[in-house]
Amino acid sequence: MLDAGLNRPARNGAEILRDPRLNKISAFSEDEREQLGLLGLVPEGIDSEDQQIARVRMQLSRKTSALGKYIYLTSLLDNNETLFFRVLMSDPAAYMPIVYTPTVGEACQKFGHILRRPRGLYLSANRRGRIRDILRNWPEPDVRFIVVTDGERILGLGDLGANGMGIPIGKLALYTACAGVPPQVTLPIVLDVGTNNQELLDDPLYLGLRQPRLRGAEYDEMIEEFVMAVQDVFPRCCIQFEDFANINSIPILARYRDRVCCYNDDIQGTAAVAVAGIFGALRILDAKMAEQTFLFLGAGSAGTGIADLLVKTMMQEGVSEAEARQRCWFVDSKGLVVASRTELADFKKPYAHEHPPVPDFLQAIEELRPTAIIGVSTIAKAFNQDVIEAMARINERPIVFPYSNPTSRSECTAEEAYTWSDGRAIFAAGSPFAPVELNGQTLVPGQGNNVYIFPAVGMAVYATEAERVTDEMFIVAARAVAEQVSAETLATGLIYPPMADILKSSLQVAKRVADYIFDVELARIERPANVDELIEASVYQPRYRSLI
Ligand SMILES: O=C([O-])CC(=O)C(=O)O
Ligand SMILES: [Mg+2]
Repeated sequence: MLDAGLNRPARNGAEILRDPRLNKISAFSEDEREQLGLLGLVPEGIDSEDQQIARVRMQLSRKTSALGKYIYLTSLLDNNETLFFRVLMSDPAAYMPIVYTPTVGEACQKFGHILRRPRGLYLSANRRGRIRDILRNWPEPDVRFIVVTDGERILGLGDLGANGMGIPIGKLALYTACAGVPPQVTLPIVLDVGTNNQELLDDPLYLGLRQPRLRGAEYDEMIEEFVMAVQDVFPRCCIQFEDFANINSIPILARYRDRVCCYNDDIQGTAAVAVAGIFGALRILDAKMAEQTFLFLGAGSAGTGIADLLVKTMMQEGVSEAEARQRCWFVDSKGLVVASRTELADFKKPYAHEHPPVPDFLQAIEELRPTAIIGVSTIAKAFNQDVIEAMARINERPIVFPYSNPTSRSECTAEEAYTWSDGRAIFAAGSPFAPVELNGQTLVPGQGNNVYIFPAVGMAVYATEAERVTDEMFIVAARAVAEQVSAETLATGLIYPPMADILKSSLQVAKRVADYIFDVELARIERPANVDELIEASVYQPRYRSLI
């Protein structure tokens, strides 16, 4: 006998209770109780799903700290996956800040302390040469999405070593909650290559390898072994690289993007959400992309990834590449990125324009008069009062995007941006901020977070079995996100779809991206008569199924 629909040997009642994919806690029917050997193992009362959600909400409301709520919801995921996703999908705007940014950042910092039950796969440098075999330890046979990190740049919090596992877990929960990718096809992975974070190395509860980070050829060989092992063991799998440091994220993406199905969410996902935000802002301004001047604070892979996608978008609108690049400027720790600087990394060079040196961000604003500032620096409060006031003096409606995560690393808060600009800033941040009341008006800040992009692109890649993930798919996604924003929403200052509607808007985006994947013949399945129906039919429903 097989478990209903799951293609696994049937289990007895006690085993079912311990399997998060089958467990219904108090919602097993009378017949299931009788036939599966559950009698007596659960209380007499039979809950409806709504009653179970009410109980979860009540228990959650008793937790006073964000981390306590994170631990509670993670335990629920480990105990009853269906109920976890029902809860999450019932009110994404309320629960995402707990399972994702910003709380997931704190959870990663304390991951070794709060561990209950391990989740995902830990591939350590000690196990090199055996990665294929370890992937085979994963119980699900058809993994279609891996989110992998080596923990070196977790959000804006830096090197958290193996504690970075919280990020792949959180991202994959959102693939399911925000775009309906079935949880059984997802696999979170941490490549534990050591850590250079002394605090973790000194922490007796840290669970990763206690050695400095693997570098150079040994590191590259481990990445190669991992990527190739995934091709062997899970041939239809897409790999999402997440929260690697710049020194590795850029070369890894360059090495693999044309060889296997993969992408880097911090580079390409963040870029697409920024482009979507700019499209939204341009609707408010009634202006063109190529008329803007973008000034970035921070010149890492997220920043140049955004600029690269802005350039491609402007080129689609008929602007030359050279002109488009000239619209994007960067300030890093050494001041304005200009042609005369000799120490620049290759990926910054396309944006090193002819200009005298400028030592800091504020002076760069005065000299370049940007229409938009985009923060990818992880420096909290870098968009200070002088910066915002200068932007508000230069522009009627300045675009202000502090994109660094989590909230503790945001370049400014929503309240600061609105207050210092008299409510004129068009604002979006990487982490969530509450609406702000100013001069009798309610201003609604957007969350310019790649969560608007990666679940939707993921759903499209999953449903079409795409062979590759391209930049053009991200531009299609960005345009589709921007189109989801209604005129009434824009009027409140919000340039992204409301978070409460994320499932609906992600599915629209997924449909558009899937269409594009078929158009460019990157799908590994036949184009169906109706692509929208293909997406709808692929969506995971967090509902209990009969187990008998
Ligand atoms: O996880 C997030 O909130 C967005 C992201 O990828 C990052 O900041 O690294
Ligand atoms: Mg990230």
